This record gives sequence, C-alpha cells and structure tokens, in this order.
Amino acid sequence: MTMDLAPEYDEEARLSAQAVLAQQVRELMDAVVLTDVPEDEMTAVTAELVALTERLKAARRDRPPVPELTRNGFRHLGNAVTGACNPHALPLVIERDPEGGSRADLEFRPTHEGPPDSVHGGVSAMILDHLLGDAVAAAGRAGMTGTLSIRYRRRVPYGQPVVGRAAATRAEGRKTWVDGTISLPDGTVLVEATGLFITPTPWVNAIPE
Ligand SMILES: CCCCCCCCCCCCCCCC(=O)SCCNC(=O)CCNC(=O)[C@H](O)C(C)(C)COP(=O)(O)OP(=O)(O)OC[C@H]1O[C@@H](n2cnc3c(N)ncnc32)[C@H](O)[C@@H]1OP(=O)(O)O
Repeated sequence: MTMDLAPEYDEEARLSAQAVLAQQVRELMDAVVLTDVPEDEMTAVTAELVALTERLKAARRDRPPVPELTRNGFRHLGNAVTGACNPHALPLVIERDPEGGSRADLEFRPTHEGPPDSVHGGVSAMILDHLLGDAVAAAGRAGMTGTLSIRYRRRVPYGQPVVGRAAATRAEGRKTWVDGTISLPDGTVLVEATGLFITPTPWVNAIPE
C-alpha cells in the first residue's frame, strides 16, 4: 500500500491563518507599549517570544504576500498600510466614497504615538499617502507618489475614530493631483495632504481604458 505524504496545500487557508496571526501580533505590540508588568515577567515573556519567533522562521519566504488581482478586486495582504497579513498595517480598510474618491474609517493605536497622546506625523503621512494613491486608482488611473505635501492643523488622537478621505482633483498626461484629509467624525480637519502621483512609463499600457 502506498500513501501520499504530500499535505493538501490550501493557500487561501494559509493566508487566512496568517491574517489572524498578524492581528494577534498587533495586539501584542499594543500590549508591549502599554505593559506595566514587573521586569522578571517581561524577561520571561521575551524568552517565550524568542521561541515563537524561531518557530515562524522554520519555513521562510523571501518576500511578504505579493499584490494580486482577485475575483473581488485588488488585494495586497503584505502591504504596510492595508495588508491584513502585515502586523505593521492598521490595516486600513478603504471604500469608495459615495461623494467621490476614497474613504476609510480608522482608529490609530498607542503604538502610533509621536508627541505625547498624539499620532506621529509620519504615520499620518503614511496613511494619507496610501489613501491618495487609492484615490488615483478610484479615478481610473495608477501612479506612484512623486510629491506629497502635508499640513498638520491639529494633533491627531489615537484610540478614537477618525475619517480619512481623498479624491483626485486634476489629471494631465501621466500626472494625477490628489487632495486628502484626516478628520474627526464631526468634520474637523486634523491633517491635509496634497500629492502628485505619476504613472511610471511601464504602467501606461497596463491601465485599462
Ligand atoms: C496597474 C496597477 C493597478 C493598481 C490598482 C490598485 C492601487 C491600490 C492603491 C495603491 C495605493 C498605493 C499608494 C502608495 C504610494 C507609494 O507609496 S509609492 C512609493 C513612493 N514613491 C516612489 O517610490 C516613487 C519613486 N520614483 C519613481 O519611481 C519615479 O521617479 C517616478 C515618480 C515614477 C517618475 O519617474 P519617470 O516616469 O521616469 O518620470 P519622468 O519621465 O522623469 O517625469 C515625468 C514627469 O513627471 C515629473 N516628475 C517626475 N518625478 C517627479 C516628482 N518626484 N515630483 C514632481 N514631478 C515629478 C517630471 O518633471 C515630468 O514632468 P513633465 O516634464 O512631463 O512636465
């Protein structure tokens, strides 16, 4: 009698498990910055984490999950902003804004702290960069950030809901200009961004009419 020892390999199930793992790591990261346990408990937890890290490194790919076009649209599970499989990502969940462009409801976490009790300006800029890039796609174009200009109007809080919005304002050749904001739910603008996105020449023929 022969037995097939090759395991059933279900990539979608593996990615779902990786997304659950990434979410647990986000919770771990929050627990790390907020922990107040005694030093010897931190040392014990660190030893367990070293062991867990080695288990994950037992089989290693050379890059995070790649961007792909699926039946349900574009997904990039390894992305630093939107990737469900990347613990660094919020992850940001972007929708089409009924008023045009892109919109995301989000809540920053304590791990995003810059100035005391406020979100780091670079983190806000990263979120806006991605949101502006998504708005380029919402306008039927594609591009990489050429320039990004940020105006910080008020401190951005973490641990409470805020709203990100972006929309393309103008397009010319390979260039798309986009504006965006992070606001409180009542509409108070906290951060404003303007970006110029440029379609790299190799992408020009890849964008559907
Ligand atoms: C098919 C895909 C579907 C995807 C569908 C789903 C998408 C889902 C949402 C994803 C959202 C991601 C959002 C994250 C966005 C990042 O984070 S991208 C990462 C950060 N950006 C980069 O790494 C870009 C690095 N730079 C480059 O690759 C190249 O410099 C660029 C920007 C592509 C331009 O290169 P190039 O095409 O060789 O540019 P070049 O021919 O020299 O210049 C063209 C024109 O642009 C101007 N220009 C060039 N660079 C700049 C600049 N930096 N500033 C201002 N003007 C410039 C030139 O002056 C020139 O103007 P004109 O003389 O024509 O008036």
